[in-house]
Amino acid sequence: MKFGVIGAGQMGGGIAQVAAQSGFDVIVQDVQQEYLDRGRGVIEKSLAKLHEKGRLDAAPADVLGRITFTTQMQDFADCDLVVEAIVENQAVKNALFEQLGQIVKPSGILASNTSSIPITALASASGRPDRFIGMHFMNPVPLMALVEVIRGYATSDETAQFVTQTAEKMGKTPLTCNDFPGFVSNRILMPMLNEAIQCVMEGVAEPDAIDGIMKLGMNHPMGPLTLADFIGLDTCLSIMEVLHAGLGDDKYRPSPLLRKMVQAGLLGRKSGEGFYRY
Ligand SMILES: CC(=O)CC(=O)SCCNC(=O)CCNC(=O)[C@H](O)C(C)(C)COP(=O)(O)OP(=O)(O)OC[C@H]1O[C@@H](n2cnc3c(N)ncnc32)[C@H](O)[C@@H]1OP(=O)(O)O
Ligand SMILES: NC(=O)C1=CN([C@@H]2O[C@H](COP(=O)(O)OP(=O)(O)OC[C@H]3O[C@@H](n4cnc5c(N)ncnc54)[C@H](OP(=O)(O)O)[C@@H]3O)[C@@H](O)[C@H]2O)C=CC1
Repeated sequence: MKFGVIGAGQMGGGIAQVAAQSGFDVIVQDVQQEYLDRGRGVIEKSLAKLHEKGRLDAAPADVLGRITFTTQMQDFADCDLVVEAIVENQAVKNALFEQLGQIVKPSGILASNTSSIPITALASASGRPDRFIGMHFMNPVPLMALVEVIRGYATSDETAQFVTQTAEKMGKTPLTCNDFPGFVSNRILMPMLNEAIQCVMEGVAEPDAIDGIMKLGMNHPMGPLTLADFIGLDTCLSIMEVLHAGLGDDKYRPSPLLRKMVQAGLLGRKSGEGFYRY
């Protein structure tokens, strides 16, 4: 199978890596060579670590050899499946899918790794709503078991079955839901992270204490502020905005502190500073 990935950021790189580990021929596109080079470096490190820990039998170089890096969208023409993982912004994703729908062969399936943007809207933009679906991997992709499969209004049974089987071939556990704001994962996760940020703003406790309470008290692997930094505060804000607008309830209002930190360029791990410094 020829597997396309758009975006070589933390999610796109992880998806490409796991697809290549599963034996697929993978092609990754990003807007600039610099981002592709950075993405390739992250994949190389991850493969080396998995190999060293005995969690990857294949030689890392063989896996990497199955991935082609490009800046050209036209290279997706003969892909059987293309998964998009660019910035969490509906206008940017719509424009991309309008273009991609004209490039990929008619039988090709298009998927979005979006955290929250309506799959049905992106499907309409692509011009092939029956062959469009949400394929939502979790971060870090090489370590997390879940793929949330989101069916849009017109997603066909064949498309859902193909994507479910592909996720299984990638060693993941696919679980299906319908297209509502934030799906299941982020409708439940993100209000908790937002509430933790609200606790910082109101001075309920210091970040370390908030994270410690949730880690030690609830057995969460990461505290909510560490996790928000890990996901990216810009992505967290975009998700809260989709929940707020899409569900129309003020309980989803993004924390003003979250908004202010994004305005200040504090995006978490990827910018070097969020609730913690990296
Ligand atoms: C926003 C959305 O739309 C959806 C989302 O994705 S929400 C985010 C979902 N993800 C989570 O909630 C993650 C929560 N965190 C965790 O589950 C865990 O902290 C974790 C799985 C990330 C790490 O688990 P851990 O128990 O701390 O460590 P462990 O399982 O022992 O292994 C971690 C090892 O993997 C390595 N590792 C981390 N990322 C890696 C990667 N991408 N590739 C390879 N190795 C990696 C680490 O370097 C570490 O190696 P060392 O032991 O040598 O230091
Ligand atoms: N972070 C997370 O924990 C999770 C994120 N997601 C979703 O995955 C998607 C990507 O997130 P993430 O990987 O964290 O983001 P990153 O910011 O790490 O990566 C996004 C990548 O896409 C590139 N990009 C932006 N616009 C375009 C475009 N028009 N065409 C091609 N490439 C483009 C970016 O380049 P540039 O640097 O120039 O912007 C960047 O390299 C989002 O929809 C997000 O909601 C899903 C699950 C978990």
